[in-house]
Amino acid sequence: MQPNTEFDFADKTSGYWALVILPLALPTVYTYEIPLHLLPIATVGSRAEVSFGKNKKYAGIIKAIVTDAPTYKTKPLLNILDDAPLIYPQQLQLWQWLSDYYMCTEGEVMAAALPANFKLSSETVLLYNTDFGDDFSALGDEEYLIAEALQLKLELSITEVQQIMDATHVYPTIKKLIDKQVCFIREELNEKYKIKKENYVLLHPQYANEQQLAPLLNEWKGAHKQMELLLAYLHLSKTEGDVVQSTLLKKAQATTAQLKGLVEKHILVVESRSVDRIKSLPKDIFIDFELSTAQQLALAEVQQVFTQKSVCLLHGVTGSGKTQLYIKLMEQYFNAGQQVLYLLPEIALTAQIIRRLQKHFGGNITIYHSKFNNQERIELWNKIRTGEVKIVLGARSALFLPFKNLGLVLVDEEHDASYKQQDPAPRYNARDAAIYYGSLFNAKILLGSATPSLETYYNAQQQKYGLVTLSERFGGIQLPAIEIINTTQVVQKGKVMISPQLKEAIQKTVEADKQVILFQNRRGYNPYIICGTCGYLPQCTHCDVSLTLHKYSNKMHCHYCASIYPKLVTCPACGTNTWLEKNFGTEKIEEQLENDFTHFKIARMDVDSVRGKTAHDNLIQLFEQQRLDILVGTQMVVKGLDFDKVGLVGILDADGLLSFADFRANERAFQLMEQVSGRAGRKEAQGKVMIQAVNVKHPILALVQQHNYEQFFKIEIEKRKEFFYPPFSRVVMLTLKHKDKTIVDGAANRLALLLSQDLKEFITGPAAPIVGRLRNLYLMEIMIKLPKEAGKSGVYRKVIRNHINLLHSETTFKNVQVVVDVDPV
Ligand SMILES: Nc1ncnc2c1ncn2[C@@H]1O[C@H](COP(=O)(O)OP(=O)(O)OP(=O)(O)O)[C@@H](O)[C@H]1O
Ligand SMILES: [Zn+2]
Repeated sequence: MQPNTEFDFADKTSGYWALVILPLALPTVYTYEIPLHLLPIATVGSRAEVSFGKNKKYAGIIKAIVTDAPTYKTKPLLNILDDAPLIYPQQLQLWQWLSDYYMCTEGEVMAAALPANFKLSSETVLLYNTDFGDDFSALGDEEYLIAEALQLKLELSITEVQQIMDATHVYPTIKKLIDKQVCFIREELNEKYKIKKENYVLLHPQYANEQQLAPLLNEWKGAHKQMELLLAYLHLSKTEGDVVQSTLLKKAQATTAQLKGLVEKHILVVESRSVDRIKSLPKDIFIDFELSTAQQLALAEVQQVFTQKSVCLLHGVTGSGKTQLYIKLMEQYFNAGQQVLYLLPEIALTAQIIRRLQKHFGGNITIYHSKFNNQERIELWNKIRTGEVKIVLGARSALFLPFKNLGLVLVDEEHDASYKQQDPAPRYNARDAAIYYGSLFNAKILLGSATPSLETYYNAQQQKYGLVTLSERFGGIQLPAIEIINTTQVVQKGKVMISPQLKEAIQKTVEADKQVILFQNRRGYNPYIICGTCGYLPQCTHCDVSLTLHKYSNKMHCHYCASIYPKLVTCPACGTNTWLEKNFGTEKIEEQLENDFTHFKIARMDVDSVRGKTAHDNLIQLFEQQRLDILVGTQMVVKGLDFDKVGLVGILDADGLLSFADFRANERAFQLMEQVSGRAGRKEAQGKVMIQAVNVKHPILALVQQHNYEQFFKIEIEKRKEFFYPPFSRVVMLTLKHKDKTIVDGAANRLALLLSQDLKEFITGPAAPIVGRLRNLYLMEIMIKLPKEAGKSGVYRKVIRNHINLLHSETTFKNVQVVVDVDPV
């Protein structure tokens, strides 16, 4: 399937060929001949400029160099763009693994893995860097030509660059211009996130703790004005959290020179920050706390596990101090000169953790973020590649960084579904990929959670992973007491669900100078029905799963086995017809609270209320500083947040959580409720949680009430086994998409038929998903539950791939998109 025959370089042949990955969804790598003059600089892991197709050019990555002459004529490499490899062999291995396991192409992985500025193609558009200025003296002749044109037109396509230079091989010149920051590559994503920079003032890490400040203040030797400025700073940081330089100078009526004085004395630090980027903090480490006895024990156990196994699960209840344990462990690997990767489910949600870690690791911590601008990403990329950067904190895309000597990977909140990328390919789970990537370095991987995923806990039970348990909260505080409140009556009245009991508890909590978090799941758009008289939830007769009302069919569907039922008129449990469709959201609740509690400060945290990352972090800081009484939110309030003063947590609608319609429904419900409960009573005194439900007898509620993860696991794993779900099988979900409903239905049936030739007993469906049409495309799903036989998964994947290709070879179905999702969450 190799393109091309038009070149003939036979006279200058070097006898070497390069296998090149192109950043496209192509099924294979392509072979190019290495011309003699490029042979000395062609290295595996470097970018090469190649032509592809009629007249397209790409910067591809050299995956391998071979001496076996291909049986067909090949095009030559046009240029080598990098002096040193951009990536290490481990990354090439990771890419290959991801493309095999998640059934996508290496080109798709490459496109996801490389920062935009490393990706050049004929479609690339260059953007002039308006900060560059007018000084072109450092530019070569050709660079000068392009820079001038860019300055005038602000953006140029590669074709335009080719015309200006009157040359076809323009990539090396473009690369130099990017290196010199004359221009960037345009990427849609970055335009949306223009990162504003601001100067922030912070305490020097040596004064991170106020006790260290007292002697300094008592024996103040500097200018009086400086002391005033410092006091103003302390005041501001207490009341506002992050302190912006301009605000501080205004408040203190001080000058930049006075501030500079304090900076020179290493009392304050000024830092130019783009939202959550940490830059010029001193590279000192301050680990100024001791682990409790239980924590010390757990740490020792983890270390013991790591002498025998590379993966360990730390199952620690909420507030047990897992983060503190990570810190100690990170310090150890850092001191041994190894790199540490700290993965978080969503970077935007965890500005708090960043602040916590920054206190201890200062400038040694680096955050990596797919939303950073191009230049920042490249800078970081290179520092990680050379090993200069030792500790990286990031969401899933940080996995693609070119680590040099990775020693430790921490996967915090390992159960979190955000570790799975949904769209586009590669649809990978960063936790699982991290385990593979880590193994290439012989690194240790610590998975942490208060509510581990069933897969992980099962692996620990099977002794594939080590298991360390921390079952008490730090400071000996009891886990919160959980009360379950029957809200049938409230529901009947069709009111926003704040029961009188909860209302009273909110009142009392805030009056006692404590705070309240109220949680409402955001899947409100997904209506479900419940009997308003007896709380009966319609369930599938074949499965232990509640049914979902579909918008299009107006019928009830089971997503477990794909059965379809007519919409119920009469409740089979009590004979009434009082069905309620429930979907009130956080906004309505906020409004209700404002009516009920006119004197309390109330805020809402969900995707609508927090546009952008700063808004979110500001809200968290306001709450941290107790300038808010009540926070109402969606999943966002669940993720690993650590507040000192939360006395009460309310889960407004447990039925909503328990009616998710797939095999992970119970797992997700348990995790969410346990996690959100875990925000209560973390410091000082035991907290209280109120869970409102109509279906108060649901067994999951009792398990949450007892904080009994082990029992939950025992029950749930049995069901998974019975119905052959993960971790006993591996799910591959195929989603077919087409704008014509009949075509997509036809294609789904056809594909299911094809697949059943080889995989009959493993197929469920086809069935329409909850949302049967998305962006004008109709959807159909086929679920395949594959057995986990060693060595067989490659065969299964090939079979699936072949049948999809067969489907596409039929004229009627050739335009039906088939999305393959391995291990969907
Ligand atoms: N050894 C310690 N010394 C001082 N403070 C500690 C210690 N251990 C825990 N804490 C404090 O207790 C609180 C809870 O700890 P942490 O946030 O690490 O818990 P966690 O296990 O990560 O909880 P979650 O799973 O709910 O996120 C934090 O404020 C933390 O600073
Ligand atoms: Zn009923």
